[in-house]
Amino acid sequence: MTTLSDASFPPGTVITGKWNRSRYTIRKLLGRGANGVVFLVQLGENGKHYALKMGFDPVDLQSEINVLKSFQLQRHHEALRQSGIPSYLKDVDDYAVHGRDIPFYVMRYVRGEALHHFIRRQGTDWTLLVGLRLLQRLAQLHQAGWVFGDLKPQNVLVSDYGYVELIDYGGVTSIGRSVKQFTEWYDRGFWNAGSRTADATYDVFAYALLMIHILEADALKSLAANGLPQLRNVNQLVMLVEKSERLVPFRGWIIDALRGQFPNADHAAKSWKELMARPAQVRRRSRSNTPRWLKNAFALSVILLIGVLIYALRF
Ligand SMILES: Nc1ncnc2c1ncn2[C@@H]1O[C@H](COP(=O)(O)OP(=O)(O)OP(=O)(O)O)[C@@H](O)[C@H]1O
Repeated sequence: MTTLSDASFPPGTVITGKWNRSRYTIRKLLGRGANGVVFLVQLGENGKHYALKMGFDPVDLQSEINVLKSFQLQRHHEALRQSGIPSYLKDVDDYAVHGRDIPFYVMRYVRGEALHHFIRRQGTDWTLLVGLRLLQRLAQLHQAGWVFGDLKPQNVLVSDYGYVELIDYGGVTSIGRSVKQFTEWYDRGFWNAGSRTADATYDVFAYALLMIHILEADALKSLAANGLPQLRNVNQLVMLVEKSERLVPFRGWIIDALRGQFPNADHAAKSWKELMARPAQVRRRSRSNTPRWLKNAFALSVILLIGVLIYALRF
């Protein structure tokens, strides 16, 4: 029997929904995660682009769909409307292939690259602006009564101008319930820093870990890997932050977030904005964005200029 993990869907494959009969043509694979496979598709042959997710486990996929449907019911909520989430889900259906039904849903296609790739490519100067936009996205969710839960760089897509969109709503939990999907590094429970009950500080903690990951990946990796799980604690993270040169501009903010000092992402965003008043420190530590060809051209013109000067002085 064909399962989703071994079925192949080359570009051009047409997925026809068993119930709604909509047709989607696969253009390319966008990504593969623990819960499913996501393809870039076009409605019909040449229609609008969407992202289509097929789930490995129908129950997990259904819980993501339920969250997205709840957003749609809350479409009147100002914060959600601004975030664009209510228009995220387009279609839900099954794909019948080789005698088996594979559940899928179709969502808005978000252009952009994962947060850590974006910062690596564009330089850490962008951390402040992109970070602020991410906190604002989280604040919109919190205002509508939800916690994102599974915050990690792969679930944050950033477009060329630094616009931020959250993807993968599999971990979204209503405030007060238990966070059901998370990733160890960013999880408050993993660091013995608090419960897994969904409250806004859970996301702010994950955001702080995300920043540590982006700017101090190796130190975080070794801290997470070493020592007994029951001995992990916030003080270890605080020490890492205090020792880090790269985290200097964010130091006070991150320590406050780790210690749960911001009641929600809105407060956290306001405090983050204050960091933006001193961006020069960050810039000094960031990688240069000047393209290599421009640097080479500059070096070549300096050499030529020196050559011309020497020539002119000799005659
Ligand atoms: N709406 C979208 N627009 C563009 N790309 C997307 C979209 N949704 C998902 N992707 C891409 O597909 C990848 C996998 O999607 P997703 O994170 O939903 O799968 P998952 O199985 O839940 O993953 P994980 O194991 O991280 O929980 C993402 O990392 C992203 O690159």
